[in-house]
Amino acid sequence: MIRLDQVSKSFKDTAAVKSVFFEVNEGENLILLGTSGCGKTTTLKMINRLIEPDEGKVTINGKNVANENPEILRRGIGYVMQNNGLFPHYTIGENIATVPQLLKWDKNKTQERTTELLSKLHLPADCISLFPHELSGGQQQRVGLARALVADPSVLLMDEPFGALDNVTRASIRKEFKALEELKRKTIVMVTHDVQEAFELADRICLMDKGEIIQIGTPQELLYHPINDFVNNFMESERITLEFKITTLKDLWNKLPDEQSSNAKTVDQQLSIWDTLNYFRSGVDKISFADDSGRQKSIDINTLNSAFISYQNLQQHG
Ligand SMILES: Nc1ncnc2c1ncn2[C@@H]1O[C@H](COP(=O)(O)OP(=O)(O)OP(=O)(O)O)[C@@H](O)[C@H]1O
Repeated sequence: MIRLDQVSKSFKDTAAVKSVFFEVNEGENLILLGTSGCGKTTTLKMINRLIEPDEGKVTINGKNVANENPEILRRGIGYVMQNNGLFPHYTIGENIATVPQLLKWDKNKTQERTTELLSKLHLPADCISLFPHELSGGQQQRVGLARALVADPSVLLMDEPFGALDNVTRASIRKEFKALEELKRKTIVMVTHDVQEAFELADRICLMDKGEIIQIGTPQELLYHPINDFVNNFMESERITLEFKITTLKDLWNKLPDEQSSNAKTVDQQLSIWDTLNYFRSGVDKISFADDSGRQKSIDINTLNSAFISYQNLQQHG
């Protein structure tokens, strides 16, 4: 577990982070969200001591990071930098092997782990001998992730990991990121200024403004129970898309009629309403899914719409 206890940092006259407190549970993905300059990166870098706090305490699994050797601390924490941060004159293989070298892994172990990660991250095996500039932006981003994951750290810090990519590549890498088994058991703190990204990937979101935490909660809590106008306004222009993205067919189960159809496309109950609508848009007429006990329901776009409106009302008004 990561815990930041009343942590503050100023740069000369700029109070970048003011008395921030939060906890990230094991296996949780906390996303620091906010406009440029609100203190997200400074907060992240205080976790692995790339920046030292002026006040407050950061602990990881109960250990105060201030008492650890910073180099050894960082070897045990995966870190994906803004704009991938690859060494331009190192090959992809050498970039990924940075931490294994510090850990004195033998060549075979490093080679095996690198090959495994390249495959998991959908990178061509022969890119190992290429240099970063010979890869696309999306591929470089994946190498940055491979480098952070190579020693299988339990904590992963990510600073705008998809920041430099175009919207289409960004959306598809996000999907892969979400599906990556290797990331599911890690404790992740990730920085983004992209609201959609935060809502798609976060277990909880920490919304910041001017160095302070304004609200911290699940995507549902921020969307349906914003604590003030700032939170509400932050999401307002994208509200409907966000609602479609964070609601799943499973959430709507009780609102859907007990109908079944034999010629429906079968999907998983965890499919978001956004993705379900994309099926309807692509010409599918009926969709069928099962709950945890295997009971099936089939829906068309009209039953989906009515169920969604009824679910939305319940979230807003209780
Ligand atoms: N090394 C530094 N020296 C002086 N001021 C700094 C330094 N690092 C950050 N700041 C200031 O601290 C504030 C918070 O910066 P920080 O990088 O943490 O914000 P951010 O939310 O991550 O922004 P962005 O999304 O643009 O990266 C900003 O006003 C920034 O200008």
